[in-house]
Amino acid sequence: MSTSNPPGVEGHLEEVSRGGNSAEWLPYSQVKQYTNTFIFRDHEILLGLKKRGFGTGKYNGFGGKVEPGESSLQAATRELEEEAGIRAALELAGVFFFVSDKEDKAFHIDIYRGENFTGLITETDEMRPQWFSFREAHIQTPEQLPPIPFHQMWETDPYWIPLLVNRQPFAGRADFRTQGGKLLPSKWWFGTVLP
Ligand SMILES: Nc1[nH]c(=O)nc2c1ncn2[C@H]1C[C@H](O)[C@@H](COP(=O)(O)OP(=O)(O)OP(=O)(O)O)O1
Repeated sequence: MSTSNPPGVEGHLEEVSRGGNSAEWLPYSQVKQYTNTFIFRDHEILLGLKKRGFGTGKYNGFGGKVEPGESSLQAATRELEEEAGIRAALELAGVFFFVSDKEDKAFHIDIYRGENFTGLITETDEMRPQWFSFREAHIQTPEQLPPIPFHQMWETDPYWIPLLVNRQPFAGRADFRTQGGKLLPSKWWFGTVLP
């Protein structure tokens, strides 16, 4: 068990994965509060293809900045409606701390999960929503939706999305550095929350 949380990550955590080619965590001078929300039904997860801004062309949850005067949960609820057109009761599922060498602010991202949404899932200027299956490969049926497109997501998402899917509270951090003109993960650590 590891007790050495990365800087910026709090809680009593048990290490699940770590890696990267960098020895040091990146420095940062301020922390911005963000949210990221994933909706579930049966063995399916709703992701959005980001159509503009940072991360264009990647699948992700729905979220963004916590605005002044808003709680994190209020921001998550608002962003879900703005980006996917739906409302749902949300619960905090984990925390993800993101740092890159492109800017000196770190992103503290509260990860939410929800089910039983209301409203019609709607494509917006920012996101194209799409359902994916996380059912085990051996019980896949021909009419089933495609699996979670990890090859088209942020590179370290495969370390924590399974924890989200399995309802294991988690926290972790990923640093990204510009390497050969591309922003690539340089160091990461993820853990589950111990009772
Ligand atoms: N699933 C994810 N995996 C990852 O590694 N980094 C992520 C991530 N989701 C978001 N990030 C990082 C990248 C990005 O710089 C930052 C904020 O992400 P967002 O896509 O929410 O930002 P936006 O610029 O769209 O915010 P708004 O303009 O407020 O909607 O957090």
